[in-house]
Amino acid sequence: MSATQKFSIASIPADGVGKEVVSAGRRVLDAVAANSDGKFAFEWTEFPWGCGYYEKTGQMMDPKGLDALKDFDAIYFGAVGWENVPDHISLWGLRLNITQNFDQWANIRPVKFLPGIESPLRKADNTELDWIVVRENSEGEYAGLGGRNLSGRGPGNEVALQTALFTEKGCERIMRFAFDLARTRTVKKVSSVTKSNAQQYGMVLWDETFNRVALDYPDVQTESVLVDAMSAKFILHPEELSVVVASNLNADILSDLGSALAGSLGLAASANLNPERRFPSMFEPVHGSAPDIAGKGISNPIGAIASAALMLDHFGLHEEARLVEAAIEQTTAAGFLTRDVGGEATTDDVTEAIIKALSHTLAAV
Ligand SMILES: NC(=O)c1ccc[n+]([C@@H]2O[C@H](COP(=O)([O-])OP(=O)(O)OC[C@H]3O[C@@H](n4cnc5c(N)ncnc54)[C@H](O)[C@@H]3O)[C@@H](O)[C@H]2O)c1
Ligand SMILES: O=C(O)C[C@@H](O)C(=O)O
Ligand SMILES: [K+]
Ligand SMILES: [Mn+2]
Repeated sequence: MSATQKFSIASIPADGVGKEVVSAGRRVLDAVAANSDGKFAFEWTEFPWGCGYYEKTGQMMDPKGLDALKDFDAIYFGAVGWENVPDHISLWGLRLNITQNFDQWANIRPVKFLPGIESPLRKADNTELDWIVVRENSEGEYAGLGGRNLSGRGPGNEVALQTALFTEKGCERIMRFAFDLARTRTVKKVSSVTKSNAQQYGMVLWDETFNRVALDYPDVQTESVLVDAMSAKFILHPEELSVVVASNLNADILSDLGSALAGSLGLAASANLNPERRFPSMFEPVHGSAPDIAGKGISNPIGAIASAALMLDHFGLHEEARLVEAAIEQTTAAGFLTRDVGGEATTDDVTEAIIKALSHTLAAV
């Protein structure tokens, strides 16, 4: 037998339901490895960073944490944010610290409709819906440029600047990524999300870059849609979507809308990719720490487990990734549903059902 291929994974459950869903995803991945006949194994290292760590140390992660992470094959992330730390400190201290320093510039967020889960969209009952939001993940509205109280004026007269940064290179790489992704899909189409009617500098550069890159992909259909109209289109004409490329903030908003349309924020997966593979990529559910349901064992693990499937793809384990997705579908179709999607199952019930479905399909391979 050939040697076991080892994949090293850094897990960062962080806060709230992040802990519950990362533990669920780890169990699923360990089941995949256990059934691989010694072909591959996952070596996990867990990092205790997040708002609890901040409570003890005053930092969201170890100041040398990026160094500790840089040689892993991937990072598996839960969610960051708790009431003891202002959200902008926790987000910049952990998630954005990693995505930006590891140049994870492409964030893919599939919108998937699962059998047995009711969508608020009536259309979802009789139309095949399936699209992917491609989020520019390194600049735009998340450039982190700006400041407070610039004029030295006192209370009541404060001024804040929050400047978006759009570079031609940043726009071009995410657009090429979106077009390349569209070429792998049945419907070869890229919809660009813009706001260039109001944002006359950054978003005009975004549009011009989109139009220029599109010339290299004559086989891919294109459209450019203003973000306000796109939010309506998600609801009224989702069947026209395949790949949707958007700036950091626009895509953040649209991806929560997409998850909600599929039935719950707990369902959506994401991959923060450094396509050059100079740094590890990071896989996490789209949702946050969900303080309203954290600690009760009722969070939906599907977004995190589907993110683990994206990690398998990243490792080149495509067949296994498809099997995990099929196991998720079998489980929802069989009615194992957490409360957010209308059921009564716990996080553990759903995870176990997925592992059971997986062991049947893996045994059949
Ligand atoms: N990538 C991240 O780590 C990330 C993403 C979004 C929000 N946040 C942070 O999370 C905290 C809470 O933010 P929020 O309330 O706006 O968003 P949220 O995604 O945590 O929750 C929004 C709603 O969705 C529900 N929900 C989320 N995940 C679920 C799951 N797995 N199962 C069932 N229901 C689920 C929640 O119960 C809540 O009602 C904030 O601190 C925010 O900054 C972090
Ligand atoms: O926008 C962010 O970075 C935080 C969160 O809303 C996310 O979607 O990852
Ligand atoms: K998350
Ligand atoms: Mn978000």
